[in-house]
Amino acid sequence: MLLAVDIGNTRIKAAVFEDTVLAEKFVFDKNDASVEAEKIFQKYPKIAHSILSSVGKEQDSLFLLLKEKTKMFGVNRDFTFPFQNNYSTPATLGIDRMVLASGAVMQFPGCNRLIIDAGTCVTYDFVDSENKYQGGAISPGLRLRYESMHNFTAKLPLLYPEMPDKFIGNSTAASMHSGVVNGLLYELEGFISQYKQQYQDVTIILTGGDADFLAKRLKNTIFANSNFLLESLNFLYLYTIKK
Ligand SMILES: Nc1ncnc2c1ncn2[C@@H]1O[C@H](COP(=O)(O)OP(=O)(O)OP(=O)(O)O)[C@@H](O)[C@H]1O
Ligand SMILES: CC(C)(CO)[C@@H](O)C(=O)NCCC(=O)O
Ligand SMILES: [K+]
Repeated sequence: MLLAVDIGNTRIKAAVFEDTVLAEKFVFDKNDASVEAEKIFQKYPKIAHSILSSVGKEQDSLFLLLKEKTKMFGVNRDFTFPFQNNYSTPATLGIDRMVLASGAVMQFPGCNRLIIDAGTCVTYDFVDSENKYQGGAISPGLRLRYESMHNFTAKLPLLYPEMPDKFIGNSTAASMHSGVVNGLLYELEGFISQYKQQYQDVTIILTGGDADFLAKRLKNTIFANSNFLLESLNFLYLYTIKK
């Protein structure tokens, strides 16, 4: 059994895998990391291996625990990823984006892929059919948009994401929901259309904490899978590390 751990900018996501099957997924706060991980090991004593990727912030206690309990593999920049990296600043490319690109290459061979991760930030990553990683875009995530508007104005309240029923917001709340949610949906549709125009056949994968919420309203055909990063870690372990 494998424990895959994704340390994001806000939360930690972990999943227990038995070969290619995801047995259970866990989401927890960074402050509870080692306590929650201990619970996972109690529930699944057969976990012998782990794979971890982090957007950068250190999680020393979790790291030590994984090292103590499992044969741990930490994904870092020196790893031989299954794509050619054409980013002009590869040293600053997020590890999470590299894991997502790897997962897309392994799960969707031979096609152009656009991976969209709607998390703290929304990232767009494009890997062409020759497995060349080209780059993409980074924009503020859903929650970040609400929080920024509240934090950087005098009058705007802090709201939680709500699907607007109207396009024309007729109150402060309705205007903010329309601006944030419809705004992000237009952004997604706009990017997707542009990639499709340029590359015709593009497989689109939507993941991250807001994937399910956003997928409901997207017109384009996409694969929505909020576990895509964890599954990509499992694929990396199964097909590039284990063998
Ligand atoms: N308890 C929660 N805490 C934070 N975000 C939440 C929570 N529940 C739902 N979300 C939604 O999930 C989004 C964040 O996604 P996710 O959990 O993938 O981010 P993350 O942990 O920072 O990971 P990453 O850094 O990879 O984006 C937010 O925009 C928010 O709308
Ligand atoms: C963009 C985020 C914050 C998304 O999690 C992360 O991938 C990151 O810190 N990236 C570094 C910058 C870059 O990818 O070019
Ligand atoms: K993200």
